[in-house]
Amino acid sequence: MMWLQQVVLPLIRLYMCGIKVLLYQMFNRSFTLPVLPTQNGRVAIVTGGTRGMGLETARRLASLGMHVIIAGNEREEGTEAARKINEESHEGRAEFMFMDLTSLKSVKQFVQTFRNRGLPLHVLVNNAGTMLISETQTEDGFEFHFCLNYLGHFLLTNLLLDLLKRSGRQGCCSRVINMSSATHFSGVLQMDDLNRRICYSSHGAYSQSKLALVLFTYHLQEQLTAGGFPVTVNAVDPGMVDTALYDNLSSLAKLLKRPVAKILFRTPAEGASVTVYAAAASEMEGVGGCYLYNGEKTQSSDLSYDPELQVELWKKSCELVGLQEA
Ligand SMILES: NC(=O)c1ccc[n+]([C@@H]2O[C@H](COP(=O)([O-])OP(=O)(O)OC[C@H]3O[C@@H](n4cnc5c(N)ncnc54)[C@H](O)[C@@H]3O)[C@@H](O)[C@H]2O)c1
Repeated sequence: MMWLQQVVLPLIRLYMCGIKVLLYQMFNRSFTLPVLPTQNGRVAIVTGGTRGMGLETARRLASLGMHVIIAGNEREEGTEAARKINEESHEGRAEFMFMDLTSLKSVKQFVQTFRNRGLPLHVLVNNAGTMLISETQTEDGFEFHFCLNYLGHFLLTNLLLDLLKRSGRQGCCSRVINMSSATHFSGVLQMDDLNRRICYSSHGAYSQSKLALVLFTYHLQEQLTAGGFPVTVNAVDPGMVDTALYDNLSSLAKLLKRPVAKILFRTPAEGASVTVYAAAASEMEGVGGCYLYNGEKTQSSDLSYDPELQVELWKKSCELVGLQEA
């Protein structure tokens, strides 16, 4: 019975979400970015900016004049990504800095190195992620999806929050963008077993991590608004995008996915456009606490608006990463 509830149902729910998104993409084009203001002198960090949507986000932000730090755990890919962006972009620039989001120590080291440089921070894009990994624990003992997709970003954001607050001002807020997904609609937060030790499902673990990002987004925005800080936080949903994220599908699913992806999936540049919109559009100035899909503010799952769940997750996350609650 537990196996049915915690393994089979999450799988069915996740695939149902995928089908819904594909139907939408069949009849709707990807939204077109408006003209974006130049971002000269502004600094951004894009996690997982070495490939896929992260790379496209970094590329676009640099083309607007930003100094972009690509933060990731793949040195060669990251250095090459930065080199290519610098070759193309005459306005901004990109560089790679190492950070492994599955290691709390690595996240802390990254923040320390970044701080030592004395740079401001105007945009933080929490983009890195993975999907459908078989049961694996991180070096700190966390479930892999939970740590890489959510908890590592929770720690990173909190450690950079004072810098984001200082770098923003009223009328020109700093911005945090959390990369969620339609799969969060199928997500369930197992508060007493966030690491999914009792009954593991990679589908359930992925959806949980994406729901956690939305809950985190809303609660953080509430705190920032209450404190009057010039920082906004939004969650974005890129739709289904043809990237290496699907590399962990089973062989059969990969075979079926290939022709569908060719016709119905968005390109990485299209998928990244919602992130770039949240990071740089004038229309998004001072706007936070939204779930953005195809360039529009839309409703996220009912569960994601539950204030008690938001607080509970926040407290638990602080405990897990060893942060004092604000
Ligand atoms: N592709 C889609 O259809 C889709 C849909 C919804 C949401 N998303 C989300 O978009 C984000 C980007 O994914 P993508 O589709 O571009 O896939 P991708 O595999 O191309 O990119 C993932 C990025 O995360 C980085 N990364 C992986 N492990 C890391 C670690 N331990 N530390 C630091 N960085 C790490 C990778 O190096 C890579 O740069 C993910 O959060 C994903 O969940 C993707």
